[in-house]
Amino acid sequence: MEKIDKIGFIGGGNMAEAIIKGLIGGAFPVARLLVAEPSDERRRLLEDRYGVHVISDNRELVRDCDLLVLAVKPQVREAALAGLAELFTDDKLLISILAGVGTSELERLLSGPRRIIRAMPNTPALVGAGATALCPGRHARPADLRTAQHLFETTGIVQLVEEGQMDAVTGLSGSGPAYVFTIIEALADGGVLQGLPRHTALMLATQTLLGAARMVKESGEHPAVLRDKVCSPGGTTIAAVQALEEGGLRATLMEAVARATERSRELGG
Ligand SMILES: NC(=O)c1ccc[n+]([C@@H]2O[C@H](COP(=O)([O-])OP(=O)(O)OC[C@H]3O[C@@H](n4cnc5c(N)ncnc54)[C@H](O)[C@@H]3O)[C@@H](O)[C@H]2O)c1
Ligand code: PRO
Repeated sequence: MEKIDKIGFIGGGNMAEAIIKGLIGGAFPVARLLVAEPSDERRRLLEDRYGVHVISDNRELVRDCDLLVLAVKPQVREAALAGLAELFTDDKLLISILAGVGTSELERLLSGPRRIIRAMPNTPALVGAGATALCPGRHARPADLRTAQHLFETTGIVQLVEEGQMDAVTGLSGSGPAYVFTIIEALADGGVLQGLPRHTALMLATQTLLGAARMVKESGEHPAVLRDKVCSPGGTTIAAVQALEEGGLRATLMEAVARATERSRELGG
């Protein structure tokens, strides 16, 4: 990161915002960040909230920056990269966060070998609790992967994977926050159904998820071992676990990851 002068974001949407917030929180100078974003509303929001300079011209952005983060929807990749190929000279590194889109497709759109790192972050980056997987493209240098690692470590944890595993990462941690939000909401609904006030139920459900996740991470114990410690023989929890098994929670979550993985493959075309 020390060698990076300026980071430019092609697209200033939700995920770009989460990374920008992480970088600023990690003491990366906001004056060395630049965003190219076509929406006036998003431009204003990013400028007002983070003091980051936002422009509307992707070509100007690529000219100005040595590290570019491609953060548009996969479906608009062609339009977003149109006219940029000749600007991606050897001194530029591209980090793509696009779901499904492989580094060879990005090279095709940029008309040849380019230094590319593919990343799959997730929105908890906004609160410094992100999970990002990275893989290098064929022409990335070892230092490029380290640069990407440092960048995403400002937003949470980083795992290195093979490019062939990126769709599965998307299905698990990329899309995963949405599954967890649904689980939190459903648990809170369960509490409300049993008579708890809505706010109390939501607070208890959220902290239960957070606490259980921290226990898995900090104890290093298998989740099944930790679950067994909650299940008293003949007690309340094992009765609930029976309901979870009857409802197919485990199979449903595995199928959710499979569907998102498949959709990621489709988006890559
Ligand atoms: N949101 C997530 O949870 C998440 C997680 C991991 C990866 N991703 C990936 O991140 C990318 C962005 O997702 P998002 O949720 O931030 O989407 P988003 O719609 O919030 O952001 C995309 C932004 O790109 C802008 N844009 C559209 N056309 C453009 C162009 N030609 N040039 C420059 N900017 C343009 C849009 O105005 C928008 O602000 C996607 O490829 C997605 O697969 C998203
Ligand atoms: N959000 C993006 C999507 O839903 C990619 C991972 C998370 O396509």
